[in-house]
Amino acid sequence: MDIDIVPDIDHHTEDQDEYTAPTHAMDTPPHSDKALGAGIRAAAEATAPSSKELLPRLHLIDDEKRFSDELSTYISDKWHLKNAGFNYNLAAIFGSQSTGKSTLLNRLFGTNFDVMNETARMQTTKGIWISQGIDMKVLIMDVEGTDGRERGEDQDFERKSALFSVATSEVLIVNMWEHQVGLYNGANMGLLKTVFEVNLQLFGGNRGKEKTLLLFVIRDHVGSTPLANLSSTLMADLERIWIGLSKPEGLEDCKISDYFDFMFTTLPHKLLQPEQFEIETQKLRNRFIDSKDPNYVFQPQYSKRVPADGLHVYAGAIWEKIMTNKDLDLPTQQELLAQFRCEEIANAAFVVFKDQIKEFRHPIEAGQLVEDLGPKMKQARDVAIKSFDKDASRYLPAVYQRKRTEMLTKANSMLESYFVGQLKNLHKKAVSNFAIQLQQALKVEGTEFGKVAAKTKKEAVDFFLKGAKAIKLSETDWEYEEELYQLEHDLEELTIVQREKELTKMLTGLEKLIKKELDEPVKLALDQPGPDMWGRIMTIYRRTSEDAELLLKKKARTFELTEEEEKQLLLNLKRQSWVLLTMKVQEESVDGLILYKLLNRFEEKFQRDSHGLPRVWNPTDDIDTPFRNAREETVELIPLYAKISTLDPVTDTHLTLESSDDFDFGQSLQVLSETRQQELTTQFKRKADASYVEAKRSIVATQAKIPYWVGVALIVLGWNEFVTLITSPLYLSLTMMLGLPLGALWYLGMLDLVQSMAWKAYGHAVVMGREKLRDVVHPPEPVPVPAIQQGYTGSGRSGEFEDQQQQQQDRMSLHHRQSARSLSQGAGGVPGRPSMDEDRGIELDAFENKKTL
Ligand SMILES: Nc1nc2c(ncn2[C@@H]2O[C@H](COP(=O)(O)OP(=O)(O)OP(=O)(O)O)[C@@H](O)[C@H]2O)c(=O)[nH]1
Repeated sequence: MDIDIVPDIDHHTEDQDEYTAPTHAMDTPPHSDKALGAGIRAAAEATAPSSKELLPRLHLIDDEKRFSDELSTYISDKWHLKNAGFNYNLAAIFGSQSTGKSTLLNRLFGTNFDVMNETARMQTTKGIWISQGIDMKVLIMDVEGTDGRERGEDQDFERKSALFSVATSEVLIVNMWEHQVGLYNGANMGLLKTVFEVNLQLFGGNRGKEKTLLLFVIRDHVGSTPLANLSSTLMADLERIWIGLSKPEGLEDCKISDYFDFMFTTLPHKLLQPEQFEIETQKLRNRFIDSKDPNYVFQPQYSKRVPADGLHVYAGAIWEKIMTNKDLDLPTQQELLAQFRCEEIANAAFVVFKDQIKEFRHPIEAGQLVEDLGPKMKQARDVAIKSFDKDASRYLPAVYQRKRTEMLTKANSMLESYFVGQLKNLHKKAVSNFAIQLQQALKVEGTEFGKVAAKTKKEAVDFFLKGAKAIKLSETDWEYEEELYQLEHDLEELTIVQREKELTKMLTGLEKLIKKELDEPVKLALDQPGPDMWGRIMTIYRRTSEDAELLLKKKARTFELTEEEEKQLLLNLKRQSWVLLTMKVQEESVDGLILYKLLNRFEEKFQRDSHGLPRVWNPTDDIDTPFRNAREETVELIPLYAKISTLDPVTDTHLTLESSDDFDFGQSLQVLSETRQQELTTQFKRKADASYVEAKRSIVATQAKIPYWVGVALIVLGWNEFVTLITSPLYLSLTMMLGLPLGALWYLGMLDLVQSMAWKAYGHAVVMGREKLRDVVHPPEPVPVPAIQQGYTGSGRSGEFEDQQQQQQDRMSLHHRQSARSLSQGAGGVPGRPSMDEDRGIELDAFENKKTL
């Protein structure tokens, strides 16, 4: 935003009233032009208020800084502004003591503020007075002069009263002598700086919305320096102090023009140029009363929008706020000096300090632990404080101590980020140490989890605590308890996760053990069916399960499980053992295997005698009865296999387990369904019948043997031929050539093989001969008939028919194997173990082949 000074200055430059007045005064001094002087005085007296009219004025803030409670009464009763609403204005004057402020106000507004007796040069205005301008709705505050002899170094009131004037007035007249322009303290720049600063802090939120006009009135202007130069000097000073302000957060970039507009004017010397003085004051007065005046000061943008009847509350609240503000309590120059120097010394010390600590930043941000961070931080801080102490301790002790504390706090807060970063890295390192050490400890056989976890956790916490204590500096309120709590929590969670893993590992091991313990005995029991079969299996299960429970209890102690957790684990283990048992039973009960077991049992009964030796059936033997007995006995075993009986003969109790959502104990007892039992019975009977037929055939084969007498007859009748054979070298050699290989084949048991090969060769030769013969007798048909049809049409080609028969048998055998396999899978065969079923199928085939042979 542009500073209003620019148009004002421009305007003033052109306005000869402003700039030519002193020049005119010097060109034509008033005392030399008596006629003009008299005329001017007359005009001034005509417009100036009568000194006899004493306007009521109020001591708004007394010299003890008490706010008057009569403002409301004055507004309504004395000044009759109660119903004025916003239709009134408020101005104040500010400046050094005895610079003619009251004189000026009385001239401008017809007020009757006290004016100093010219011979006394004593302070006249104490505190703040307020009065109404004559015949105008303007309230004017006459403020105690600054830099007063009476208050000495106590600048408290002047700061507060100046701030009060800035905050409440629409127009603040800054009164000064011309020779004060360009001086820092003389022109009240130090004071203005403080006022601006605190004004920003307290009321900076109204940026751009509410402005105050600062009207600089330069007194005793002799004219040697033009107003334009004076105003530039003042503006430059103001801009400079504005830049140097410590601005509140969010207002760092605010400009002076966001809060103030500026106007500059001069007044001639009152005593040396009385007429000119009167004329100029009247002109100045016009700016306050005539809204048409181009320099009219009460522009709407300066209004504080406080209705007249609420002014006492508003002004009272502002004064209250100012009084409670600590930033204004800056009493002496000594303090200011101390503050300034201490600040400088602290800043210089901080440059070195920052340089020393910046090396920690990178490693900490990268997650590394900085070695000896605590001592290093302490050393950097001590160096900075020592350097500050050396130079700053010479200044006002209170300020020095306060600044020292501030510096320490600032240094600590900068170091705190490293403290926090190092804590985080310590936390991470402690967690990773814990994880690695626990893993390594658990690799050792027989490690007790609970003990190892507690020990490792303690080590991790100790590591963290040692590191945290080492970086906690004295004279700080840094804490690591929160991080420690978080670390303990993280370690606890890690322990739980690791314990779960170890428990699962332990349980998997136990399951393997149980499976190993159950597999062989259960298989054996199932291979030897009988009424006590399930009893034996239950006893095996109970013992295995009890052993596993004992083992689990022993292991559970090392995990420091709660009673409830241990109970749940035992229950799960019992169930798991049962599931493993039923799986084994199901595995052994797939179609092929169960049939194999039944046939084994049947063979034992039917094909072996009471001594367990294989039976050779004689024609006189009764085959039917043993066959019937064996078959019935075996068929009775099928219902036995069908359902698990839970009676344990040792304890004479039925085993039972509690069912749950994913475990049905009753259902788990069922091994074979009704349908499967019937299918098994049919399959078994078919196989048993085949065995029976085989037995019958073996008797016929025995009966078909050559009788002994045929041998005797052969010897008797062939004796001559035998003698001829051995006596003739030709015959003998021929006999030996044929006889010896035949003897060898007989000895090696390969005679049958050679015989069957010979027969096959013979058969092929016959077939080929017949085909050749047929080709000769009947030439080939033009359209060939498929071989398979030829086979079924019964063309008499016995070789092909035999081949087709063989193929048919192969297909049936394959189909049988496939259906056996699919049934075994359908009946709950163990998934993922088809190879075993296939093995069993092959075994069964082998068994079948053996029977056929
Ligand atoms: N040289 C000079 N003296 C003036 C002028 N105006 C007033 N005085 C004299 O300066 C003296 C102080 O005048 P005041 O009006 O009491 O000054 P003030 O600034 O109100 O004084 P305090 O209220 O005590 O701060 C009086 O003797 C006035 O006559 C002026 O324009 N030039």
